[in-house]
Amino acid sequence: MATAAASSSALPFFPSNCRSPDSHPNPKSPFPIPFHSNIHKRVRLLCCAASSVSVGEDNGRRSRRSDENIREEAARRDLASPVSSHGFSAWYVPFGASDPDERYSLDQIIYRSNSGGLLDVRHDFSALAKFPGSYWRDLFDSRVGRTTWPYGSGVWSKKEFVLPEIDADHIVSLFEGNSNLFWAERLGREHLGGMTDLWVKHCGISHTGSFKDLGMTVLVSQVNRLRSKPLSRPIAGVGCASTGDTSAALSAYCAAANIPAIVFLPADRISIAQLVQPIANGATVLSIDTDFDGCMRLIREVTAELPIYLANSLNSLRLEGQKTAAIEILQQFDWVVPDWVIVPGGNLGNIYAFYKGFHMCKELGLVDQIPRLVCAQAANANPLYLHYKSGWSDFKPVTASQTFASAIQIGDPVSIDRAVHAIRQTDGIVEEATEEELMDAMSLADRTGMFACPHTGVVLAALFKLRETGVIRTNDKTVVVSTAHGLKFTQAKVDYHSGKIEDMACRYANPPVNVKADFGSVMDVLKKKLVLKK
Ligand SMILES: Cc1ncc(COP(=O)(O)O)c(C=O)c1O
Ligand SMILES: N[C@@H](CCOP(=O)(O)O)C(=O)O
Repeated sequence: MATAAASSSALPFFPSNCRSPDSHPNPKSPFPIPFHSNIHKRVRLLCCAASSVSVGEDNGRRSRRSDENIREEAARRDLASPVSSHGFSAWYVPFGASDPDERYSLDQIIYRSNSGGLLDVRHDFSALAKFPGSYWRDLFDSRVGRTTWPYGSGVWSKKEFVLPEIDADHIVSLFEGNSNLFWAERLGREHLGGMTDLWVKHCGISHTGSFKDLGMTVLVSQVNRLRSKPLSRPIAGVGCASTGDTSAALSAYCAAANIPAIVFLPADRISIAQLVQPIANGATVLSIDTDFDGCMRLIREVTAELPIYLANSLNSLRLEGQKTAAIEILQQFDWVVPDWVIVPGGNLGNIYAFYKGFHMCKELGLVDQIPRLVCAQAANANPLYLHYKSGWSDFKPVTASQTFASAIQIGDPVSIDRAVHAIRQTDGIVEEATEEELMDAMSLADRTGMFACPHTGVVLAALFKLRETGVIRTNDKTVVVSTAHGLKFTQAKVDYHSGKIEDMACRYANPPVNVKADFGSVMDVLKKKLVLKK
């Protein structure tokens, strides 16, 4: 890890007038002020965050010029900022190539390498590593919980690690990210053998109800940059194939930026809540009589013919945004690294995004290790699991069968190579969950105060198995990644609680009780319930 070679005046974001009241400048330190104590550090961070983002100061409070909005304020600040002189940059390389000659600007419209393989976004680590890990930690922490454009977003608060070169003015953000990291106290204690350090990262409690917002803000921002002056690329719209969440996120971000969105959906295979999202946001919605893999093949053919930019995670830009969820978890734990992170897998971009976020933080000295990753799949759509079980011998796509975890009903994942890399590099594990296991796990979690989606059920079912076999231990710090909001999948819950799913015991079903509208009948029901509880 390179240490900070820069002088204090060269630090891009902490202005030199930013000092805690009783700090003494240290001539040897690369920082404007010494870190005497946590309190001083916090004072300094708050002060820096405010003064680095505004011109007018009023007793330490930020004030924006009355004639500008937050985007204009950011543009003015960008012009005055020395950040560009630090030369942070990123570009595409073929995925897996260690020192490639082949590289492409992010302003090129390209999804595959020369040999037809996946691409990856590579950052200039030597430029980023001129600043120590503590600098990046403090900078990212200083931006949390603000409305400063674009740092109010959990993604763009890490802009230098995401798309360092984009102008704040081109960013299309709905202040995504900064999602809750929920301590699953009762679930851990009562149902997972007394687990004390179990957490759920609620990526689905977000603007469009899934983690896809994190990647879509990056992709649509880059499209906005490409379509704007001076590049003025003739991109007519942005398109994706989807099992319901990518399409919702794409449609919302495109609507916010006034860019046409086109979504290919497998007919009758996504929830009503998901279907209505792109319709409401004004996207062109094609309901196609095939499965997700069929839609994916079609969108790839169409984007090769028409000037439609591809928004699926085959496009590695998406993963740059999604990886910030990993950085956010570290941040929320005060930069303590969890032992395990469990992620549901479908098209398999997200598991790699998590790996990438953790890996980047380790390489740049923000943390000194990375967690072990578990990818959990539905048994009805389990190509990665089968590949893992075969000892990573030849990968074979499968035809995915129907699953309640409908957003991961994918048999031929585009990011298979990325996922294998993520699992192997982290000494990771792949697990699977049957329909009954995932629905029971989801419903049990709901009984402890969550409202989980079936994909979170897949992850929780994997956790149950790994606890039973003792692979995950009682005190292991474990994060379950919840990828969508449960309200998108109410039909699955209604089916379960009606107890009418074929071949499923629905152990935790809790159907409503129909009662006559008289006091005696109501009392009878309540007394029975109370007696049963004794
Ligand atoms: C809710 C939900 N969870 C999990 C996934 C799986 O993510 P990935 O496709 O990146 O593996 C998806 C989409 O595929 C999803 O929509
Ligand atoms: N679950 C996804 C499937 C497509 O995945 P992507 O990450 O490649 O866009 C969806 O919601 O469409």
